[in-house]
Order: sequence, then structure tokens, then C-alpha cells
Amino acid sequence: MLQVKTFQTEDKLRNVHEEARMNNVPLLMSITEKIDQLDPFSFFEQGKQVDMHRHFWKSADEDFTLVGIGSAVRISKEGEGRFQETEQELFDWRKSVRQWNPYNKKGTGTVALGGFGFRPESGGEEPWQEFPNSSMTIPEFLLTNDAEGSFLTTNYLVSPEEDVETIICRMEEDKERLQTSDSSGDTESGVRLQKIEEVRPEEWKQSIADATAELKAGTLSKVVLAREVRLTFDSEASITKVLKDLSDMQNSSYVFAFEQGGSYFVGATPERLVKVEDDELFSACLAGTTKRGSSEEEDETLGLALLNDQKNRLEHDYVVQMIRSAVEDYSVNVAIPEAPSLYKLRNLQHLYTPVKAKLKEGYSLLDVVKDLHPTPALGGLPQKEAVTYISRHEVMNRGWYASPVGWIDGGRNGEFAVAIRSALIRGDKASLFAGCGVVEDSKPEEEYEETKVKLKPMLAVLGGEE
Ligand SMILES: C=C(O[C@@H]1C=C(C(=O)O)C=C[C@H]1O)C(=O)O
Ligand SMILES: [Mg+2]
Repeated sequence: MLQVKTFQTEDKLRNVHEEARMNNVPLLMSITEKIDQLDPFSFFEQGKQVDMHRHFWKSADEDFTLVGIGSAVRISKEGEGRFQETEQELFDWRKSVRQWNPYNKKGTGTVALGGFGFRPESGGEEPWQEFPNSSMTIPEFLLTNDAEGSFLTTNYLVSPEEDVETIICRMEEDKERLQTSDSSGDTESGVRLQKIEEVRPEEWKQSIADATAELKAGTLSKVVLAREVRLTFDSEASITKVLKDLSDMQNSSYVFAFEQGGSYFVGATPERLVKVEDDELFSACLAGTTKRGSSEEEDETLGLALLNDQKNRLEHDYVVQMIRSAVEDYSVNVAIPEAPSLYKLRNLQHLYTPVKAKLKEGYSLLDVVKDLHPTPALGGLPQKEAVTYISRHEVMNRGWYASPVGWIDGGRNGEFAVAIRSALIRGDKASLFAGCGVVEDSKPEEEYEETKVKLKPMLAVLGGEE
């Protein structure tokens, strides 16, 4: 149960409101407190009493979870300039922040969470009607859990037009709702799968064959093509349960959920796009795939074969090439190992090359996201041609699939992952997505099998077999 102390919040609010009124500008009040250990899944579940715009983020490689409820500020941009415009607006908002945060801890305070659709101009197409092209939200309530415990940030937009008593009332009501436990939501039982429909699998395989022909003939070196599988359940899926199960089963993955107007984009992705902590930059090249073995010995043999497989090494090397050249533009001390290692997940193993560097002054996390997205792990090479090819030939609408999702705080910290191994869930229906890197030597049947394994983690938490 949440016990929010909100020490002297009312006094702070009155002062901030007075300042907002005097200058006739809205101000963002932000208060961070250390609270008793709080389970992020319960907080997420409870949050729906307050607002159906919730965010969940769990890191793949550290004890770090964020849960956002509601929105104090919400930024939605589209077009080529969306990353910079988002950055600018966040920067402008931060000038209006009146903050109480004694902890100097990443991921607390005016953190914005959300993501950017795969293409700058997409939005509104089936099944993504609820999702704007991009959305970054500074939540009204933010829970930050790390090795030191739980921290709760309350962000409130204090508008000069609104009566201060009304704001206090609203705040009290929200807190009340966050603390009243809800007995109606069933978060423990999973759904039963009633129908699995692969979306035009034969057409998809043909699209792989066509792409290999194009790769041999033209200027494209690699293109990533994805497909969709639709599920129908016997009842509405509990997103909290899905998040819990993903976190238990996929502990080397980022687990995320973004809620928009009754739709949920959820997933467990192993792939970091970029993380910035102070000025340290971390990225990752993840491409090239094989399954896990059923014995330790078989697993090792499969891993070794992957490390030595030319087709997979090529798929991987295109990613390393591109990320290296992008990162070198805005950082120094770039450190990238010569050869890939293996990144093992529950159902599959990937070729993996970590990237470390120091970000030059004047560059921000969103600058890096803008340049990297999409890497050849999700788009292809060359980047622009690959994205055009995908728009014309892919047998689905990407929406937010394979896009940058993550968070950014008011300091110089943040992280974005790429939203693969993901599903869009609405009521008793879901669309699952999985893609694969196509190079000249790709075989449609093998790529089809590869995507099947990539679909397993989401399928397993939605009533399917693993
Ligand atoms: C595109 C996806 O995964 C990407 C493609 C990979 C591959 O083809 O080997 C491996 C990791 C990811 O970069 C996906 O899972 O949907
Ligand atoms: Mg592959």
C-alpha cells in the first residue's frame, strides 16, 4: 500500500501558484520523496484508478524501474524534426520547474517517458489508431525503484488560471485513489488464447525472396522486414500480469508498457539503442540470431556456429559499421570490441557488440537517438533507402514497433531501447510483431523460423506455448 507523506506539499503548492499567478505563466511543481519499498507492479495496477495514461520501464542490466501515472506535461511531435522539437519543448518546460529533490538521483524528478514511432510521418494507421507519432510524458506520479529503494515524484502543472483550492483538491483526490486498493482488477490470472492468426505468412516469405533479389541487384546491403501475428483471447488481458510475467521470464531484457487510450504497447526487448549517464554513452549492436540448445552442449555448439556464420556476421557487421560511424560524430574515446560475443536470452542467442564512448559537450541523448534510429538492426543499410524499402514492401504497419522507447530526466541521464519483441494489446485482442535482418544470402524459410522464435516471449505471456 502506498503511503505518501507529501510533506508540506500544500505550502509549496500555494507558493508556486502565487508565483505562477504573479507572472501569469504555468509552472511545473516537482517534489521527490523517499518512500517505503513499493512494488512497481502494484503501483502500475493501482495507477489506473488515477489515469489510464501509464508508463512502465524496467532496465535490462541494472536494478532500475520506472512507473509513471498520468501526465503533468505531454509532448507529441511528428515529422523529421520530432526529436529536436521534443528536446526543445522539454528544455522550455524545465525552465518552469520548481523542484524539491534532495536525492540527486537519476530517473527522479521531471522525467519524461515515452517513445517515437518508427517513421517520422506515420500515425493513425491500423492497428495504431490510438498512438500519436511520438509521445513523451512527464507523469503526474513517478515511482523510481533502484538498489537504494523507492522514490516517489509528484509532478503538478500549476496553472495561473486554476484556483489553488481546486488544484489541492485534485491532488488529494489523486493520492486518495492511488492509496485505495482496487479489488476489481484481476492481475493474477492470465488469458486463454482462442485464436492465432499469422498475417499473410506466404506473402511475407515472398517479400523476403523479393528483398534478397533487390539486395543482389541494387544498392541496398541489408533490410529488416517484420511480420504480424494476431491473437484473440477469451477475456481482456491484464497488462500488469503481462508485465510481471515478462519481467520474470526475460530478465536480460528491458520490459516496457505504454498506455494510450485503452491500447497498450508492451514488450521485452534485449536491445539498447543508447543510454547516457552523465556524459558516458552506451550503445549496443545486436543482430544475428540462433536458437538456444536443449542441452548445455548443444547450446554451446549453436552459439559457436553463430559466431562463425558468415551470413549472421555480415548482418551484424553492418550494424557495427553504422553505429561506430554515428557515435564517432558526437563522442570521443569510442570503445568497440573487434569481434562480437553472444547475448543469450531465454529462447534465443544473438551476436552482440557493446559500444562505449564519452559524449561531447553540446550533444544530448535525443541527438544520438535521432542519428542512430533506425540502426541497421531494425532498418537496414543504407539507412534512408532501407526505410523507404520497408515502407513500400513490408507486410504490416510498424507504428511503434522497432522504434526508440525510453526515458530522459532533467539532468543528462536517460536511456532508449528499440521496441522489438513487442505487442500492441487492446481488450481481448493483440498484435505481435517480429522481424529479421535480410541480407543477400537470407532464405525465406529460415527467416520465417527465426521470427517464430522471436515471437515466443510475448506469446508465452499471452496464453500461448513457449
Ligand atoms: C527485428 C528484430 O530483431 C532484430 C533482428 C535480429 C536478426 O535478424 O538477427 C536480431 C536482433 C534484432 O536486432 C525483432 O525481434 O523483431
Ligand atoms: Mg537475423
